[in-house]
Amino acid sequence: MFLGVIADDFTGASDIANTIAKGLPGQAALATSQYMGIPDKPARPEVEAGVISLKSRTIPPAEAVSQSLAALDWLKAQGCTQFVFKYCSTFDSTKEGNIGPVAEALAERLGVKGVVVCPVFPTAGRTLYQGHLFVKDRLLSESGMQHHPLTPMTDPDIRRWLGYQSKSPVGLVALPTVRQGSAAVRAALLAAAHEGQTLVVVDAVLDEDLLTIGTACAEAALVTGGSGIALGLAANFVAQGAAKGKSAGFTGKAGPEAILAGSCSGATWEQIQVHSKDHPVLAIDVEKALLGTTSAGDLADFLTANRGKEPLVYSSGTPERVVATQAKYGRERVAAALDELFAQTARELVGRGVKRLVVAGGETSGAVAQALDLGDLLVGPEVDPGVPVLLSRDKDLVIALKSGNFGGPDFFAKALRTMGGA
Ligand SMILES: Nc1ncnc2c1ncn2[C@@H]1O[C@H](COP(=O)(O)OP(=O)(O)O)[C@@H](O)[C@H]1O
Ligand SMILES: O=C(O)[C@@H](O)C(=O)COP(=O)(O)O
Repeated sequence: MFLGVIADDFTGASDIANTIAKGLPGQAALATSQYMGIPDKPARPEVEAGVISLKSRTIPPAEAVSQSLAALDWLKAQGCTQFVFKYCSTFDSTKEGNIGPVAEALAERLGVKGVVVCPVFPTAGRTLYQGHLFVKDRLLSESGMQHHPLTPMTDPDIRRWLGYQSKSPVGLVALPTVRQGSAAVRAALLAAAHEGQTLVVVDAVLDEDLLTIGTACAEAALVTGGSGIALGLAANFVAQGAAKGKSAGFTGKAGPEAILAGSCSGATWEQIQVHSKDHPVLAIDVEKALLGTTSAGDLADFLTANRGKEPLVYSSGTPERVVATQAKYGRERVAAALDELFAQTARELVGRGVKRLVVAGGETSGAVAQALDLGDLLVGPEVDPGVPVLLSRDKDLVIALKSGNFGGPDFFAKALRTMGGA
């Protein structure tokens, strides 16, 4: 294994695993495996890039740091020479962390400074200009992300936001430098390192900018960003003669299906409305779930009774409903109760023979995937940008972990079709 990725959530991990396993058309790719948590055994010998999924985005910063360092140790033991810290393309975090503390701890352990911070993912409309993050034509803080249930993003200035989370001053390499090419980026990062800046926000607007940054980082032990930051990395390993440049993949799998949605993001909300027009859909009564009067068994019964009809169960609510529920019961308590409900439902479903499972939401996917003990996952066909179908050979199951804001309006039906090999 050459390239090791530490992802702060499970959907984000599939997103970057997808990028590394596929690359841009005509670009290099690596044989990639996604792991649910830190594996307790060595990687398969054919794996060139390993992506460890943590659920560390919203846990206390010190815990996120220690889990990320443990992931680094495992990846180092597999032979990795370059490491990526993957976080959300909308920089999901609070003023306390966890992006700054984890990135600085990894940099310190690896003995590096002038580390790239680049959440950019142009295909999903995430671009960065003069350190300000945009989602399509809106600043991050006006994109809907200001209403996120756990990490409301109220400041689009990534240098300032990261500054709150970091011990050392945060630098900026602005777009005009990136457009001068990879040598200019490398020089700017070196200069930042000399000035004592551990983390450096780097602008990018197009995939070409990410390729430039990737080339500039050929020798960097650590880079950080959204999935786009990996676009140019595979080519470096091929140029060094270390990797073949192709990934394996698989085509799909038939079998009973279910969809679970815990994301409250705008895209997921629309996808639920679209799916509910011609499929059986059940809304979880969140208050009942908190009081324990809605059980995983109830949800699994609904999904089992509607097998073959692409049934969906969701907790997702409008921003007003989410705020009201959190005010009444507490943000952490609601999230923990729903995570547990989805995790138990998924276990129940797999026990009842489900073979195709779609999950929407990063935290929700983390809870489900951890509960299922899936082993390493092979990256298969892409449903929509950033969302691949994954195969668990241990559990003989295909699963898609959808980031809240990813996917077109008909994502759920499309995901099941793609999983089935269509
Ligand atoms: N109706 C609801 N009210 C309050 N919180 C909710 C509701 N539905 C889901 N949540 C919580 O909101 C969070 C959504 O986060 P996540 O699953 O990561 O989605 P996304 O990918 O959109 O960020 C989860 O912690 C989930 O438990
Ligand atoms: O980078 C991204 O946008 C995604 O890969 C991601 O991390 C999304 O997280 P969730 O929206 O919490 O699923």
